[in-house]
Amino acid sequence: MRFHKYHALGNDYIVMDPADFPGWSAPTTEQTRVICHRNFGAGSDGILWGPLPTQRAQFGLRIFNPDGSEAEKSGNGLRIFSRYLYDQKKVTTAPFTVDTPGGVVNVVIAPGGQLLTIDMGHVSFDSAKIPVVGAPREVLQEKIQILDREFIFTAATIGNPHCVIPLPTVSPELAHRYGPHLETHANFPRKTNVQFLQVLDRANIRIEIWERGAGYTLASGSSSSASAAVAHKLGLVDRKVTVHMPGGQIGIEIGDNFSIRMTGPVTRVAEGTLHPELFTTKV
Ligand SMILES: N[C@@H](CCC[C@H](N)C(=O)O)C(=O)O
Repeated sequence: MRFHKYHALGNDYIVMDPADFPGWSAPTTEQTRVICHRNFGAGSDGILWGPLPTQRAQFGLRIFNPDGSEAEKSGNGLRIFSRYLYDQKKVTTAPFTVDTPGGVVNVVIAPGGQLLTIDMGHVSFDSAKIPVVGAPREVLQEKIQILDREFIFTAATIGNPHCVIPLPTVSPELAHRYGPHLETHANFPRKTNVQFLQVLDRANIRIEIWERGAGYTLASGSSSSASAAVAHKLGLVDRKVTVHMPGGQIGIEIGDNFSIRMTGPVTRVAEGTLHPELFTTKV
């Protein structure tokens, strides 16, 4: 049961190749929770289960959050999975495609594998696609009361849901205090990722992130994509945006119809073996 660990700006993932896990159809919720646990397991912000067979692309991928929930898409996860394929010599620097539950993406790896560019798909603000409860609409600058504060949010999807809250200044404390309540708010039938957004100028934004099923993370590719798209939708930034996060920066280019091209790094961390004894612990 070999695993491969990478991080993308401190948002770390464990790659589990089904070829190394005979008899497994996918990690169960219990297995995912203990593998990802920072004390009782190998520790990570999620599991990347692939490559899987697919008719829609060259490689299939499933993405699991540390709480065991499955995500439709992960920007950092896609860069890490693509780097794994490169390290395993299953791909080169020629473009290739990866199929996720949130859609098919196109990947280009720079020589050496440390920098990758991914066409993430199109961002939508459509309540039915995100989803957000209420009448069909674009969810732009709506009010929401969380604990002692009323926030103005814009919701978006790039395959997975996002709630973006622009503020004059943002902080990790904001994400920790209000993120969990926004993540599980009844507005969002499939829960949501949360970003507190500070616009630095028309080419730079800062976000603090609370992820669905993962909590506070140092970086997020889908959050970067959604936040940059929301800032552009609201007229606050141009089409080329650097997203600044505690773990580092991701480059976002916004095309027609809010298509998103994301460029960012991946760092190789470790390879190892999961021991069966790991699964005797319940977390
Ligand atoms: N960190 C990822 C997002 C992972 C999925 C997210 N937690 C969700 O449940 O949608 C990224 O880099 O996009």
